[in-house]
Formats: sequence, structure tokens, C-alpha cells
Amino acid sequence: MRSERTKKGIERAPHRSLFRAMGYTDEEMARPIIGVVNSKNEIIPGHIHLDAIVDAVKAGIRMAGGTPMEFPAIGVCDGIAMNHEGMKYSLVTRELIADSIECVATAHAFDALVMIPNCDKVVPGMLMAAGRLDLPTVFVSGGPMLAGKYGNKRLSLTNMFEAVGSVAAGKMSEEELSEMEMCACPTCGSCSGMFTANSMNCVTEVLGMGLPGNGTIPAVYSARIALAKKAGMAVMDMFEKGITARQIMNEKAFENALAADMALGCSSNTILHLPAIAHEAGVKINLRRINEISETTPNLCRLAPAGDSFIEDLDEAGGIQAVLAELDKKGILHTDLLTVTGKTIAENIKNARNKNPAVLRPSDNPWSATGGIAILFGNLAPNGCVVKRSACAPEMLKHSGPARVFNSEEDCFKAVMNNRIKAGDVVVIRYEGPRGGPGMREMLSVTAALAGQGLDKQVALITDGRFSGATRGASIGHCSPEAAVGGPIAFVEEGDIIAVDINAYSIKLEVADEELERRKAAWTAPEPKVTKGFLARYAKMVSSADTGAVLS
Ligand SMILES: CC(C)(O)[C@@H](O)C(=O)O
Ligand SMILES: [Mg+2]
Repeated sequence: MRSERTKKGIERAPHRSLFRAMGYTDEEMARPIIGVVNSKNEIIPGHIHLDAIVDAVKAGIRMAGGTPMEFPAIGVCDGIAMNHEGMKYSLVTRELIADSIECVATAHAFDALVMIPNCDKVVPGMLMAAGRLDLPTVFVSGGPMLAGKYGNKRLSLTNMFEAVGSVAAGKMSEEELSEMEMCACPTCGSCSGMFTANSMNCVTEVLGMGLPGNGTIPAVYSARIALAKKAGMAVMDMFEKGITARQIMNEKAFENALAADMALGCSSNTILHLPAIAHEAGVKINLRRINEISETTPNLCRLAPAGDSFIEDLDEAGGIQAVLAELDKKGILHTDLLTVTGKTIAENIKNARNKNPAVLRPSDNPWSATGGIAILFGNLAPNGCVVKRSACAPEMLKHSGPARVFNSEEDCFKAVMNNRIKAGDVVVIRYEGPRGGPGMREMLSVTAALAGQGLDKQVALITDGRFSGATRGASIGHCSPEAAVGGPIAFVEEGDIIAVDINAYSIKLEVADEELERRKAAWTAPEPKVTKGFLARYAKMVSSADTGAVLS
């Protein structure tokens, strides 16, 4: 046992005295020590209830003969951090979470880990730690929030952000906005659509790191508590069999994750997180390979923000296992891979059934023959940029128009709220990349306000920042290289024509090469916006978005 480093022999008597200080018994010390990473806090709706999940996990570990030892992980609510300086501190927590778990788990020589995340950056941060540490590891998330009800309409956080634009455009009253505010987010859990948190929790299940049900069972269902108990038992089984994270998260597992991403219509943020997680697991994900997978994977789900169903509906339809069964019918899944159930994907999906073809389209009757995400390349983004095409109005799949250039999210948001963006425009928001932001802000307020004004069918937006999973429209993010390092997006001028052809995977700044060279020669890198603290250190070290914005 790895944990013997902290508890066996005469030289470990001091260590044991410290365990005794916490009330641990000989029996508890003799058993495998399982680190239980609890990201509970009182500022994220997806995390407020996690103590109940943690208690159930610990019960499962004890039932199966282990000793759980809990330690914390931080987390940020992207919704509450949105549209202000706070959002610069969101993506960066992913690395803090991974690094801090590495520190605690190694310092205390845990034998195995159970990770309990829920929201956006906590899931990938923990998956990165799992890949780095390569211990037996099981994930059980907090589960999705139920959808809100407003009159006879169901709604989610997307509607709230879009309503802000509707009020600004005079299409909705402030009274209606306040009424919606009271019912959009009715329970604890990760926001109810196929936004980033749920995307990542679903992908965790596909990777094989979460038990069946991990991605979709609602936070308030008793089945989630039972799942947590099973996760505690599963980690003990993995420990006994010597199954570690990297045996599960191999190259084929990431291919499965990307295929499911395309079928589910996941958040564009998965294209940052999956390469970052793969990097920690020793696997390389290439953006061009992602397009190949998207080209051959049907899009089966249009949950919010692409449609009006929610994660709870996907759960009732059979959840992620039913999605995998649909994909398997097309032969696009590697099914011989091991998962935390101790069984293969083929064994896990044997009895999975699609119980609602309106929510989960059968693979021979998809929403589209191609997947939810497209990576565009061209002179404006030589290293690629990302769009969730399944949440884009069909008329915007091909668009060209004049650039409206902003050097920060704030400047652009003001212009949108003052109704200064017009039909046909291509909004450019730059110096918001991983290094330039710093921290690559998520720009749901801008994209939602445009959608709330009805402009999502007429306006495209491109940025070196990123979006929320709740963003819809021709919102093209992660433009690489970013403006702060002299990427071509830095050279766009007001009125330049930008042509986007999403299904051709192309984005073009229609300015002659010689002119772009002239602009490049006249360009100087801006001074760093932040000069102290973690953000300043992050800005110096972070890689480009096309490689996952990682620190190594
Ligand atoms: C606040 C949201 C909706 O969670 C967003 O952060 C996302 O990325 O989906
Ligand atoms: Mg987010």
C-alpha cells in the first residue's frame, strides 16, 4: 500500500501519533486510505450540497473496507463571476485545483482518490489531477439543477442572460425580468442545460471515469446519493484490482469523449479542457483530428441553449449510456475500453435503451449528420478557433460582414447594450485570450444580450476569449494565436470584411497579405494588464488556447 509510507514501521510512529490526534483507530489506519476531494462551498449552486454526496461516498468506501480522508478543492461559479473582472479568475482555477490535489494526495500518500466536482473548471481540474497522479480514481459529481418553470415555459440561466438583452432592446419589461429571476434556477446543482459543467460531467462518464448516471442524474434525486455510495465502493474495487486513471483515460477514451461531445452538442469549453486533460494523461489531441471526428459523428441532442430540453430530460431518455448505445449502432465508438465499473463500455451499455427519441435522436435520424463542434482555420486563426455549430442559426453557418472591433469585453458589452451593433456585423473582441486577458474570459453576457435582441440570427462574433456553454449563435472563440502575442486577430481594423463558413471549417479576414504584413510591422505588444499575484504568473506561463491553455 502506498499509504504505508505514512503509517508502517517504527519510523512512522510520529506519523501515527498524528493520525491518533484525529481519532483514527488501528483498524482505520490498517486499511487503504482513500482521499475524498470535496469541492463543496457556499458560493456555487452546483456545490452547495456536496457534503451530502461526500457523506455517501465515505459510506461506500467504509462498506468496502477503506478509510476515507476528506480534503477540499476550491471552485468558482462562472455565472456569478460573469461580465466583470472576476471572470479572469475562473479558467485559472482549473490549474490551481489540479496542482493542489497533486500536492495533498502526494504529500499524504493516499492509495486512491474519489473526486467530487460539479461546475465548469472543477471537473477538468480534477480530471487533470487524476491523469497526473495515475492512482485508482473515481468521479462522482454533484449533478444537474432541475429546469425552472415560468408560467408554462421551462427555463434556465441562458434565459436570464438573454433577458438582459431583451430588456435593453425594449422587448421585455423589468417586472418580467424580476419574475424570471425568481424561478430560473429552482434547485441546487450545475445549471440545467448542456452548459459547460454538465458537458464535462457527461464527458467524465464517457471517458469511463464516472459511473453510469454520473453525467445526468439530477442533483436533488435520491439516485445521486446511491450513485455516490456506489462510487465509494467502486474505488475500492479499482484499488484491489490495481486499475489506475491512465489505464482508463487512454487515447481511445479521448476519441470516445470527443465523439460523444459531438453527439451531445457540448460546450465549446470542452475543446479547451479535453486537450488539457489529455495532456496530463499523456495523450495528444489535435484540433484537426477533432474536425475529423465531428465530420463523421451525428449530432443527436439539442438541449439548452441549442433547444428547449434539459439534462433532466436526457436522464429520463436513458442518459449517457443510451447516447453511447446510439453511437455504437454507427460503429463510431471504441467499446472494448475499461471503465470505473471494472467493466468495459460494451458491457456497461448492454442494457441501455433510448427511451425518448425526441430528446435523444436515434443515430439514423440525427439533428445533423455532423457533430456539435467545428474548428475553423484561416488567415484570421491559423491555429484554429472554435464554434458550437449545433447552437447556431442555420442562416449564420455562412456569413460575411464588416468587423466591429473591441479591445475588451466591457467596451463591447456597452456597445451591445446601447444597441450599437447592427445586423450583418462581425463583432471582434480581442486581448481577452489566456495571456492577454489574462485568464480568457467567458463572454456569455455579450453573446446572450445579442441573442436577447434577436441578433443571433444576423451577427457573428469572434474572440480570442471563450464562451459559456449557455452561449448560442455564431459565437467563435479561442481564436489562436491570440492578440496579445501578435496573432492576426490583433491586426483587424474596423470595417474589414470577415467571412465565416462554418461547415467548410473556414474563417477569412479579407485583407491582402501585404496589408496584413504592414499592420503587423506597425504593431507592438501591449503592456501586461495584471502585474501581481497568481494572474500575472499565469499570464507568463500559459500556453495558447489551441493547446488547452495549460501551464506546462
Ligand atoms: C454559467 C455557466 C452557464 O455555467 C457557464 O459558465 C458555462 O460555461 O456553461
Ligand atoms: Mg463556464
